[in-house]
Amino acid sequence: MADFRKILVRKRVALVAHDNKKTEMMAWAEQNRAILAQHQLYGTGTTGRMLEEVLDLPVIKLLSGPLGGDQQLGSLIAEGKIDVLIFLWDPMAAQPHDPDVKALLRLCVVWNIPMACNRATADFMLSSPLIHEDYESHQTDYSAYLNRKM
Ligand SMILES: O=C(CO)COP(=O)(O)O
Repeated sequence: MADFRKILVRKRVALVAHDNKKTEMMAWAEQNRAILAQHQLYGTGTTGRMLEEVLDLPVIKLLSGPLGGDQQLGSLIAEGKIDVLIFLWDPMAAQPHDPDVKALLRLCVVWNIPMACNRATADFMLSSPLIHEDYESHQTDYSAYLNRKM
């Protein structure tokens, strides 16, 4: 029998889309508004502003990606302050801030943060029960790395 006493966890969900992917991101976000409304949303500058308009929900907006927004997000991830990243990055266009994009993707792997880079993965993520559960992804043990002998 389902346990209705289970507490729904409000996740910190970061949403980012490159320019050619913004239409897709807005359409996806609108479709998933009911679930997104249950979480705390973050976004890089332009993506965040557009999401606020489309969803009529509050979004914590960082700087625009090329101006440091990806790095701000990476910093929040390293500090354990983001639970999920949905990043529709553009595989067909070079970005002026490509090193920042790579750094953000890398930090998600370093800190075991669920990261969706296309709509299908984003759908799988939002439909997972884990989106509402206490899932400690930011628990990677780096003691061996930190204690290594130089
Ligand atoms: O460039 C981005 C991510 O790399 C996104 O930035 P904006 O949301 O400001 O367009």
